[in-house]
Amino acid sequence: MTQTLTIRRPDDWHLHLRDGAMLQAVLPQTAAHFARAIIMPNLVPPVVTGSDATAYRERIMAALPEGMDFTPLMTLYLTEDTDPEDVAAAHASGLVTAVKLYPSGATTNSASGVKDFSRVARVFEKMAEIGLTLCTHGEVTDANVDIFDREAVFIDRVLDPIRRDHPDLRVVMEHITTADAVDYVKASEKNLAATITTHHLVINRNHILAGGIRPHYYCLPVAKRETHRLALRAAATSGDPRFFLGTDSAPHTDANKLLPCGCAGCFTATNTLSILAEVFEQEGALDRLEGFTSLYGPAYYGLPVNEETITLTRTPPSYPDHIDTGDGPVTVFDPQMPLHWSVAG
Ligand SMILES: NC(=O)N[C@@H](CC(=O)O)C(=O)O
Ligand SMILES: [Zn+2]
Ligand SMILES: [Zn+2]
Repeated sequence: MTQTLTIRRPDDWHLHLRDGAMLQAVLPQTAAHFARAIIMPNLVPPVVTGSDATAYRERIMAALPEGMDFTPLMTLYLTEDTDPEDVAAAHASGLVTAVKLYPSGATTNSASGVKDFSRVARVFEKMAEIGLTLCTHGEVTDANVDIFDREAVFIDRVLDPIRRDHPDLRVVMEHITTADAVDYVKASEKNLAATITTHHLVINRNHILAGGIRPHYYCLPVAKRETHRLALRAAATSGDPRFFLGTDSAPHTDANKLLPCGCAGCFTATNTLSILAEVFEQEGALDRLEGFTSLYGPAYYGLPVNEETITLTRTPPSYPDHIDTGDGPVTVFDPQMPLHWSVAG
């Protein structure tokens, strides 16, 4: 039985670091294992302009503990008022790695997102021209569409039309949760990839609803039925470079999760690599873990892979069940299965 596994240092292609006391507390959890991460811009107010991203980047670097090495890859939050020239300048200066599309109302802090997609066509044109990636929260917000169908309907009604209108636009479907999304990515010839979270490889909708309601498993897009989880596991462990890791680690305090109307998000930064090693081992695909965590993301984004490595050892990991933040405790995602792999050192 394999006892150690050394892989190139991973990157996280979808991460929420928040701001202030929360940023201070969660950043070291990610920086302990990851070299880089795509930083989500859904702050209040959102990170919309190049100057917003510059300021946020500085706050992140100021929160990074001495001796830790971590590179935040910044994103801009797309609004109907986004200026294509501001986006182009932020890209040209090397400040931003992607632009993020939130359909208005789809998820946490998405009120400033897009309602009328025709109003952002000029931004898409510019992005296609300069080769800047669009990351999507892929759910429609139409109240008439069942929440479990919102990702599949987004592909048909929103994403596919955008990709037909802008065939050179590079897109990442983020945190995919359905077999429909897996199939859509596989059927595309170019300019499309998807991130998959740690938690969607582990939970299905029963975890949220069976035997009592469990807010810590509630995230968006909401976990779907088991067939979809299995499709995600197959895609993640297949070695297809169009699927790579974006944890979507999304910290909310327990006070904000455990409410009559609680926040969406699972906090997985602390134990993601132990969980992923378990999942890949269960699938007989430990040799493909490195591709998913460390190789395919940089390849899609046109960035170099990390030269440093990390070593996983077959030792049950120990980590706290929550982390303390200045805003209150944040519960670490519980995968409800024994874990056997730890990150060494
Ligand atoms: N995934 C989530 O459930 N929540 C994210 C937002 C998002 O990524 O959609 C958050 O910011 O809390
Ligand atoms: Zn999202
Ligand atoms: Zn997210």
